[in-house]
Amino acid sequence: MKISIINGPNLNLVGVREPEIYGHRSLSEYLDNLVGLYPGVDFDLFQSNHEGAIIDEIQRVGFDHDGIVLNAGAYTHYSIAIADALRAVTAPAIEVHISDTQAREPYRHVSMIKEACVAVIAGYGLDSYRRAVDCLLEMKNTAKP
Ligand SMILES: O=C1C[C@@](O)(C(=O)O)C[C@@H](O)[C@@H]1O
Repeated sequence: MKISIINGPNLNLVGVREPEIYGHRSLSEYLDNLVGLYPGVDFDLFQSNHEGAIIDEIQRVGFDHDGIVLNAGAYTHYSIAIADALRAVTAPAIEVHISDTQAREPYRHVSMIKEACVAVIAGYGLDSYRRAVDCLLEMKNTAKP
């Protein structure tokens, strides 16, 4: 089982950035701990502040991995190109957010990528990532042979 966790712009600053929204724990520290909880899963962790680099990564892993956990950050709200990349590949993707985007500014209520994803998990803090991994594992276990 191979899962790719892809993070978009400014997520490298979680822990420092707006802690009242995103918390005080660094995302890289959280994810390093998360991967240790799933010894049977082969994880790829990727973060970029650049749209094209995120698309390149989706294309790189998207035909080979069993699932993608994607927090596209602000690109979520306007990147048709990332949505198209998700539609182009075969791996199912889960859209993830640390904050509850539906409870924030109206421009964050829009997701260009949600229709290219099998699920959206938002508002559970960093635990949104674990829930997304569990969701992919459950989907894999219940998939028809
Ligand atoms: O950068 C981010 C982080 C975010 O994706 C989240 O994880 O809550 C929500 C986005 O609206 C925002 O631009």
